[in-house]
Amino acid sequence: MEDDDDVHPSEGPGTSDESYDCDEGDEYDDYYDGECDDDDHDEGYDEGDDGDRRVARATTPSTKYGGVVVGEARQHLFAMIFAMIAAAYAHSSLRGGYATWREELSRDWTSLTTSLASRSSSRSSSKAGVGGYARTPPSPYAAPSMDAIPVADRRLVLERALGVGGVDDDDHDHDDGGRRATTAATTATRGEDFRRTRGLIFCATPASSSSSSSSSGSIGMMADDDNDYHDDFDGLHLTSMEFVLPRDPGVRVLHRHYLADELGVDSIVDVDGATSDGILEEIDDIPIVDDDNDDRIDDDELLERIGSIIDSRLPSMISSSSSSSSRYRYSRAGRRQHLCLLRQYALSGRSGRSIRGTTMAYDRPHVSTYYRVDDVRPSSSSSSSSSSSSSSSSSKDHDGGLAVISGRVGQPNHKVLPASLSFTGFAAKFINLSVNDVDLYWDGGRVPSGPKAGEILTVLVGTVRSMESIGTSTFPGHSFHVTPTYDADHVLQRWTITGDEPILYHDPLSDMSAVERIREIDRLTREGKWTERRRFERDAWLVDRSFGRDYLVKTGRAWLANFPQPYHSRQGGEMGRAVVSTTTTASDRADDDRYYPSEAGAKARGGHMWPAEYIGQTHGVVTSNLYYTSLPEGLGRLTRDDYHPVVEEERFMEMRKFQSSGFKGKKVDNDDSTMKLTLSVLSCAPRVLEAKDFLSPVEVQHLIDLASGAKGGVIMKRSKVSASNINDDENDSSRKVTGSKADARSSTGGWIHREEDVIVDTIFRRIADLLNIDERRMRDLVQDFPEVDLGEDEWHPTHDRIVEAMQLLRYEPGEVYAPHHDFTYPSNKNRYQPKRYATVLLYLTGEGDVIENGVLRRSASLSKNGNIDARKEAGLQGGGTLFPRAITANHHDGINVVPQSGNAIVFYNVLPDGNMDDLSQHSGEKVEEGVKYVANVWVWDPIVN
Ligand SMILES: O=C(O)CCC(=O)C(=O)O
Ligand SMILES: [Fe+2]
Repeated sequence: MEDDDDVHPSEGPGTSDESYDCDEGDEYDDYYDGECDDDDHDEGYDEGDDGDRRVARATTPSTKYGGVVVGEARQHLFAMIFAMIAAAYAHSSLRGGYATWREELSRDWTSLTTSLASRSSSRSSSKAGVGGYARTPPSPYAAPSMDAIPVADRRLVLERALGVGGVDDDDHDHDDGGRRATTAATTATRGEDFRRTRGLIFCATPASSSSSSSSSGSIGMMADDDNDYHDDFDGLHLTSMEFVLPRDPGVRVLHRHYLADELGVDSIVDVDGATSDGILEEIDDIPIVDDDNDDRIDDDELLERIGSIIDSRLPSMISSSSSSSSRYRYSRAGRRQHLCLLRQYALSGRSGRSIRGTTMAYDRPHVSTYYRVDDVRPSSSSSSSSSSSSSSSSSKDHDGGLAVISGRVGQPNHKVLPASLSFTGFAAKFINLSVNDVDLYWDGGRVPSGPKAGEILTVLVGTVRSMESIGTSTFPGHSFHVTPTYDADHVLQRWTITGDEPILYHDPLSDMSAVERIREIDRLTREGKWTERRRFERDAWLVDRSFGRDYLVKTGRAWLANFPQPYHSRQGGEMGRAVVSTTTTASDRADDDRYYPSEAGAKARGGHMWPAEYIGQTHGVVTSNLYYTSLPEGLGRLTRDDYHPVVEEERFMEMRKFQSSGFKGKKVDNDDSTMKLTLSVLSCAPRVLEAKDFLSPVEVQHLIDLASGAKGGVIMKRSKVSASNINDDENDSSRKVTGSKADARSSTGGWIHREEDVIVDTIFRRIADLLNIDERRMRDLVQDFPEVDLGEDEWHPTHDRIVEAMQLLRYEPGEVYAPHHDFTYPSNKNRYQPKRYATVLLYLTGEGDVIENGVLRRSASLSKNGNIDARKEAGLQGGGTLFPRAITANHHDGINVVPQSGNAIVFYNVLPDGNMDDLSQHSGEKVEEGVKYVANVWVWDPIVN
């Protein structure tokens, strides 16, 4: 065996000064950064990579492992094997760390090669072909029938139906005298819902300034007075957070964000730079001293002058910077904040260099609050809470922990400490501040054995486009480097990862002095090689970096999202009402009131998030999407017409014949038309909740049949890592992590849309109920809009709807899914910052279960009637879903959810403040024996298109 030192090649340059330790002066200097570049990068900037290019890139490492003359297929196979090993290193959660893993690796070399060979051949026979992506297949056409509605009005109608509208609220000045077209109104409405600058306050509003000072920590002060949604943040542990940005580039970028929001355009780069910049210059020209009386202009006077500049400039800015003046929509609240921002800009020019603002950050509750006093049982009690059961290991994580906790509910007991975790991995984000695209490689160490033993593996993580980012899971000590995309041998920069610096910048000009940088950028600008657009894109990252520093200081967490960004949980603010069903004390659990009808008007518009205040907390859900207890004959795929409300109702009644509110004599409701589901909290940080018996045995078997090919339809392929392979958003290069790291995931998988199968459709509806979101948001919305060109087989999960197709996964013995995050990194240019915010994981096979001739036999039935020889048919062992970073008072290894057939878990990949939750990292642990089937459903927020 190699020793671990070999895993990390020598540390490269630029590892230490790229991240948080840059002072304001640096930021200011960075504003003028650029890079000499003859290519016109702005050409085709929005084109995005096409899939073919990515596929080609993903296979390029094969040349690195050449040397032996082999046929192309075999060469590719070698590449795959090495990439797999390397990626498995990179993402390995394996408890014993490298040493164990490498030991296993060399032991398993032969079987690995064999299994890859067979996979490779089966994959190459599939349509996607070698190197193809397991991207979600295009959706069958299915959406509410809107034929009768004029195309221009459809989106509006739909949004109104879905409750994302609100165009008629009177908080907005409609200065264009009614010229607003319907589509413009809709765009603006969507913009209002998802404006990136929402939640940013630069000046206290009149209403709030009287009640609290700027640093009081009160959420109330966050409200701008055209809404009062902040009440809904109660219980989300969001507290106000001040941030400080350098005057430049901060204000310019924020100014643009405001304008983009006001204009309803998708990105700050759509706001014409020249026109919006002029306003800052005019502000700079406001004299410090009044000409008439030599007095210093006071703030009010300054504000007034800025206001008149805005008033005189804005209409022309807007008409010149958007395609149609009908998009003009400048809200009073927006204008006020814009004014404040500009005022800060003007003041900072006189008195300092920073811009001060306020936003919200999630304050993670103390670990001692994760346990309820009234849950503490005498130690003789083996079951500690309602969520414990003999079949779920979650119980093991609860008991014991409770006993050590004392203190009042909601009052942190700081003597209780979080157990230190054995797992050290985390998410890292690489940001490319160069005007050139770069390729990011992981230096994977030496191959431990096999034909290439001793060779250093270099694994392409992906192409990081100029002014974009890429994310990956990593460990301290891992080494990465970037190269130009056209020359893999030219290392531009190398990093060795430490937990202190998870956000890494590739900035070619970071070594220059401030003066040099300014000169350089001036020169580039003069020569026309550096565009306004690039500058703003770069500045946007610098603003993000500034904010990220403050966020880190305030919260102790890395800022993995992009600032500014809309607070998605604002939509979850609806939860303020939904949460009535949550238990507060143990005795409340007996109270049926905690269940509420899912049809009740409190359906979140999106992004609802169940509280996870303490382990064992429960939330009740009532659903009318009952269990299937038998299957209808001849299930067809649904068509768009099947979603017409009348047809839908008919189908609903028809399906009732095959459904029940319980199974095997176990009724879960007295009412035959609804049934109850209970979500119980397994982990507070990250938020993981479990719903037992979410699926009936008939449904489980049906999904297994789909996954095993018994019913056709689902093509199972070797699984690929991460959403980046699925979400080929042309404008979102950040999602384009290539397939080369896919091999940390050795399961086989396939996709099924809800429209393809009536049972699956019902399961999606039930999932919507479980998440307290509107099922209609999970339908394909976009395909009703012919103006949206989806291309041949494009599939934009966040653009079409907030849910991806269901992903069915099958693991055989030895197969794993190494620790990873389900979230993805949206482009910094994406105004909506869509996120895969929730994961619903359905367990089809459970511990001890056997699949015999394709039929699931649950371990319970095995032991009851001994007619199956459990020794011949090894039941499922291992394969838990491990959250290795779950914070508890007493478990070093996080929380392991043991599969149990029919159960579901829900976990949130983002925090209530919209940042990614790094702690949501999880793995599919190694299957020791038997077969593990699971199904994933990923839910996004917000819907964008
Ligand atoms: O198999 C599991 O338990 C986890 C699967 C998973 O995390 C994923 O597919 O993203
Ligand atoms: Fe996952």
